[in-house]
Amino acid sequence: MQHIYYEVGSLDKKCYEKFALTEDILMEHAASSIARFIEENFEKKSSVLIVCGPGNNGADGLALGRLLYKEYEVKLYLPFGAKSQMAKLQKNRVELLGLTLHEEISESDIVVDALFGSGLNKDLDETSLNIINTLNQLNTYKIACDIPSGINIKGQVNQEAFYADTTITMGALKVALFNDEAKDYVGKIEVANLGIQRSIYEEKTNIFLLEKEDMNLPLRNKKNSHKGSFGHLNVIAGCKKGAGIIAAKAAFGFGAGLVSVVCHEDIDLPYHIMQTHFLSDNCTAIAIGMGLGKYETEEIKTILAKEIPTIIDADLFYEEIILEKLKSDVVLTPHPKEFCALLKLCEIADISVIQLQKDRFEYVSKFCNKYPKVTLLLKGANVLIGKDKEIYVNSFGTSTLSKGGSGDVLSGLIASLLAQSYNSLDAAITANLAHTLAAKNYKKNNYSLIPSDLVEEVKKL
Ligand SMILES: NC(=O)C1=CN([C@@H]2O[C@H](COP(=O)(O)OP(=O)(O)OC[C@H]3O[C@@H](n4cnc5c(N)ncnc54)[C@H](OP(=O)(O)O)[C@@H]3O)[C@@H](O)[C@H]2O)[C@@H](O)CC1
Ligand SMILES: [K+]
Repeated sequence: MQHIYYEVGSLDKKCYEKFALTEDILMEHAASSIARFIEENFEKKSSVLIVCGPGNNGADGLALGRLLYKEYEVKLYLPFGAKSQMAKLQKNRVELLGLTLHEEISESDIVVDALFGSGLNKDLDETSLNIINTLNQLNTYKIACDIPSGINIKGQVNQEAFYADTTITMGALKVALFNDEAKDYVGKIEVANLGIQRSIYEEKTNIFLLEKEDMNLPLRNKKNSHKGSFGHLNVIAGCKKGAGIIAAKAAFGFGAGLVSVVCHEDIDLPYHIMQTHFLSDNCTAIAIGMGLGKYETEEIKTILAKEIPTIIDADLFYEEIILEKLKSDVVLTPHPKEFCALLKLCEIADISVIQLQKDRFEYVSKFCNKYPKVTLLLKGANVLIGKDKEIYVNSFGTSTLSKGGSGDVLSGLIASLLAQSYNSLDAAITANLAHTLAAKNYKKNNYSLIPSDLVEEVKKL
């Protein structure tokens, strides 16, 4: 997994104070990394429009122009002139080279957005907004320097932002790039080394970007085993029984030795899934909440009181009876609307989904600080998995998954791993990676996935 930071100013400061690097050196590396990307991906003589803002993001752009000059057709556009000291220095350098500044935006093979970076500190004025809208309409390859202009350091897009094909971010990964609102704008993300290796530049953090290698599938290594070796999951089915059945099927496909659906009425189940009216004696994990609807409160209380690994989803996030369970090691998988209800129930915040989506990291932190034993998986374009002080980000999410039933598959996958004795955090991480990577591997068009397709893809991982 890779490290993610709320800000990198303190890491830059370390470079100056501890390693005697200067701002100029860091900036030269920032610009060189974009130059290298262009040289590796585009033919010489291609035209490169670089839109430079008044601060150091613009200064990066000016330095890039200097590096590409002569080999590429460089068009520098500085709509606000150069205001920061570094921007003035870089502007002087390009002028000494004989590079002339352009007065307007024109079609080019590549556009580099170096308008605003980490210094975006207010709403975009009309001029900036017009520039960003015009750039977005160009039919060219788009590169954002550090962060697409219009996205603030929290990852919020309050008006509009630059739609990048690639973002080359300076020094280290930032939270701003992984808020859901930023997802459509950042494109592919690359990290530029600023003069020392990333492992030296970076410090300890408690936010991590998950990678495929972090997925620890429940592959069976022991030859001497039997079905009981892989646990017995009980899925509690409520009024919308389909949800529980989807979860049960996914859990079975992900390695649980036995799966039973707990339901009072007789239901049609595949032959390999059992039905029971009450919790099984040898139950090793419980999945509850999906499609539950109105269920007998006392019965839910009894189930939740069991000291058996449990995943809670959906309807239960609206019910006070789960509050006691939050003091224990349990997995919760709310989508944003359910998480807002939960935050209210827990008296942490009374906010709308829109407010939550603007500050997903903050509310996950608040919740996990209050309930450090809980593993919280907040669904979204980038899933956040929080446990105590740590947050893990899964950026493999795709709109292919935006369907009824996808969440039930995820609950089933997590529950399956809980039944197979994974700890809560490992179960949430591996199941969520499996869920998103399976969706990514699905070959048909991105609107057609149904839960059984997803389970089939999980089986092929
Ligand atoms: N630190 C380092 O060592 C390194 C830093 N590096 C680079 O520096 C970047 C950060 O530079 P930065 O701090 O100068 O901020 P930046 O993003 O250029 O914006 C500030 C300017 O924009 C203006 N402005 C802001 N919002 C606005 C708005 N809505 N509408 C209009 N104007 C607005 C703001 O105006 P002011 O607030 O002064 O009125 C100010 O003039 C960082 O992203 C990375 O690319 C790399 O080279 C690596 C080494
Ligand atoms: K930018």
